[in-house]
Amino acid sequence: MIPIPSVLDPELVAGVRALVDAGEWVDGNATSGAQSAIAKRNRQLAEGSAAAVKAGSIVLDALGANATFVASALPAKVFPPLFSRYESGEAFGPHIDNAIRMRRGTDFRLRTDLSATLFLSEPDDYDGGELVIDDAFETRRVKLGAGSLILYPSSSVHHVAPVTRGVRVACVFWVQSMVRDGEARRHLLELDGAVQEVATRLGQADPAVVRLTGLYHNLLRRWADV
Ligand SMILES: O=C(O)CCC(=O)C(=O)O
Ligand SMILES: [Fe+2]
Repeated sequence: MIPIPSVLDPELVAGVRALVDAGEWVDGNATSGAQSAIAKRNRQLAEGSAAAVKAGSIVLDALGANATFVASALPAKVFPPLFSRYESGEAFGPHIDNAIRMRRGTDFRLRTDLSATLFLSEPDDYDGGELVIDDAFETRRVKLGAGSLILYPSSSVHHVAPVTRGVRVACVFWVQSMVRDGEARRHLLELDGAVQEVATRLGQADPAVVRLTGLYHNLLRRWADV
């Protein structure tokens, strides 16, 4: 589970909010499978609408430019971001996300390795609305500042707690990683961080740094599907 702060700066958050707030909101179950339709009570920006496409592309650009996102997710594909809105007691009960997401009317399909929530409301703007994620060892209640992102394994049970005051606007999306195995992805992220730290101290041209960088790429070559 990886929090990534300030994926969008305040100006971009304001830009995205202006777009989505003026958009067309529909029942969140428009895109749900049978099981999550029972659990899900929220509204969603109409998929494929001009506002959703425009705001989504701002988010996708920011993700592509975010070194932490790229290093930790090793994304192969990102599902076009959805925008959701919870207010007046709305919530999303416990569920595991569908393994495969498809876009209606296209041949786009993606295996969900990672799920992501990009918060678009400030925590003070609403009560409740935490994203609650059951990990193997603990339960985490996540509520981040506007513009910040949480990445978590799509295999985990999670829910959105009822919003009891104010409005929670968020952007959610899914990532198919080039490295399907979460453990392998964690090793690569750890190695990447360590190599960069050593490179800062010794310089990129240091022979040990060259070997370690090579090792990173050789492991990635072994584990990645593109
Ligand atoms: O809004 C969130 O934080 C998560 C929503 C969610 O779990 C989903 O759309 O599957
Ligand atoms: Fe979910």
